[in-house]
Amino acid sequence: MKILPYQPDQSGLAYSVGTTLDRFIKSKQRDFPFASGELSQLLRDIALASKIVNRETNRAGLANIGGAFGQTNVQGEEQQKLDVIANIRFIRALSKGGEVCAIVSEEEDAVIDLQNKSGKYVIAIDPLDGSSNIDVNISIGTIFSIYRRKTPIGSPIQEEDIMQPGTEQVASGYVLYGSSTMLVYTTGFGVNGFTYEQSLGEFFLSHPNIQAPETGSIYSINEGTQNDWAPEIKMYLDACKEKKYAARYIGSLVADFHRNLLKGGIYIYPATKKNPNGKLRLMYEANALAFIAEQAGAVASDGNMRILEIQPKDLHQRTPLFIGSKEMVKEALSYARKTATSII
Ligand SMILES: O=P(O)(O)OC[C@H]1O[C@](O)(COP(=O)(O)O)[C@@H](O)[C@@H]1O
Ligand SMILES: [Mg+2]
Ligand SMILES: [Mg+2]
Repeated sequence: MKILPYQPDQSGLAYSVGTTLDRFIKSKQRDFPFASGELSQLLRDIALASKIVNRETNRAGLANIGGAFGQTNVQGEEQQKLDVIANIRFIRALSKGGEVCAIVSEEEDAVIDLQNKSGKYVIAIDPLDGSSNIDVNISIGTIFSIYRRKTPIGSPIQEEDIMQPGTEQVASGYVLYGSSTMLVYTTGFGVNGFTYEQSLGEFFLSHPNIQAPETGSIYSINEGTQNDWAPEIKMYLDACKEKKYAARYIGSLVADFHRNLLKGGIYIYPATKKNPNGKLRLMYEANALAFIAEQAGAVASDGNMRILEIQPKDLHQRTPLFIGSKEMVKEALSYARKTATSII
């Protein structure tokens, strides 16, 4: 009986399809001998739900799932049907997956207790980000933050399990439903991006070890609110225009963040008269992207402090957000200091 060592094919006839998300998660789990696989399973559950939501977004125009749902959420925003569908899909997948004990969702007033006696993780999620862009076929996303519960597994969910600062995240990420669908996440050991190969139903590693450029020439801000901006924001934006930076604003946080993460740039959603604490939510938008940003060498601030160090007080609390390339955010924040000293 002949036994030969495996020789990878050299013919080039069958190109390698690459590393699937599943294999990547497995390979990373091997790096942590004490890892029990629950976080890996949770990431798989998120990937599954995002495949389903991807299918729904792709056919939103056909299947009568575009448009408003006819209800408002706790933020007072009109819910889109796809907001509700994505919320149902992620909550169902996470509940069936068995790794999660509690969920904080943009679309839910209260914490959802999954009454899962073995669930170790708490997840905060923006099921559908960029809702205003759903019906006009512009990139939208999903954003998630994962924490380990603080109280014993199986015991009643406590405030301390939920109200954790971003520094306590064990993983975070986003899904971008754009010209291609991508899943980008970190577990605190770098940032990796996976592209969805629809025909195979698999995410494949396409952006290993993402590093954000230290600086860039793109700024993203809704200039329609500029009459509400503090003087330092105006001064920084004038400086950007002076330097002929490009203005790019999609109006979907995930998409604006993703572009700037890869190309270099800054996204700012400042405090405005309409939103004195900014518009974006700390627990299921800012924290997740801040963890990704920092893991890729970029930064995220509320204008005064690291987003990740903010102690949450309210499930749906908002925060101003300055996020992106290190040098650009540093410069933007320096204007606040300049105006402060000029005012004194
Ligand atoms: O229309 P505005 O005020 O510029 O706000 C746009 C921002 O609001 C959001 O749509 C808020 O997120 P949701 O769509 O999840 O509510 C962000 O994605 C986006 O960056
Ligand atoms: Mg959002
Ligand atoms: Mg949303």
